[in-house]
Amino acid sequence: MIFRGTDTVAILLEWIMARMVLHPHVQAKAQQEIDTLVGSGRHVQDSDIPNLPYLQSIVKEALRLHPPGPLLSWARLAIRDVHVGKLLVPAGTTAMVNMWAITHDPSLWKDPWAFNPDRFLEEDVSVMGSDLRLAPFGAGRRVCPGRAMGLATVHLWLARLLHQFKWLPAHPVDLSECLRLSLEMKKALSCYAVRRYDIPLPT
Ligand code: HEM
Repeated sequence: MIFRGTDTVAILLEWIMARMVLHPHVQAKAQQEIDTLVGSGRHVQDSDIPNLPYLQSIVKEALRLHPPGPLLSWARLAIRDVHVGKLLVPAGTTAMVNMWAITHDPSLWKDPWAFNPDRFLEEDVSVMGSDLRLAPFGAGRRVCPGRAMGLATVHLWLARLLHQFKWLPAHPVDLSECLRLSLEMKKALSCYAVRRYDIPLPT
């Protein structure tokens, strides 16, 4: 439980920050949204997140392009012959759902390789498991039990990182992937953080 809840959150944040330095106009738009709501005199709070729709769209778009758990229902074994639609899955087959392939499928997503958070402002797609085009936490009985906590953590961290700092690449960003237990960046992200506001740390 602890492992599933820490590496996924950290890995997703690293992917998002990679996108922020690769797409400075997206970063600036998110900072403008946060500045308008929060200003420069206090830190972002959890209660601000529902009022930051563009920030939420960035997280959704990162979950679509870089799902930390790309294979769902990891290694389920068919214990008897079963039909899925017209397809026969023979007993003894190990099967899993390739969510990565679904979230990059051009028949489901316009311009699937583009990082475009605006797509989720145009269409509100849930990531919680009710829409199988984008189920980065799985769906059904084995859906991730920590998804609300994971999302809340990522939203708050991202909002605070963007509010406090402007992010610039220290080295060219390499988006190569590496599938371990989660889908990680093959080469660690390295960037500069330039302070935007000097807000005292909360006591
Ligand atoms: C952004 C963060 C997270 C992502 C992307 C994520 C993703 C996933 C995915 C894809 C699965 C597998 C679903 C399946 O096999 O169909 C899963 C399972 C699981 N997750 Fe998460 N997760 C995240 C955060 C968390 C957190 C914060 C916790 C705990 C506090 C957690 C605990 C678990 C556990 C215990 C399972 C196994 C559930 C089972 O097999 O019944 N996850 N998660």
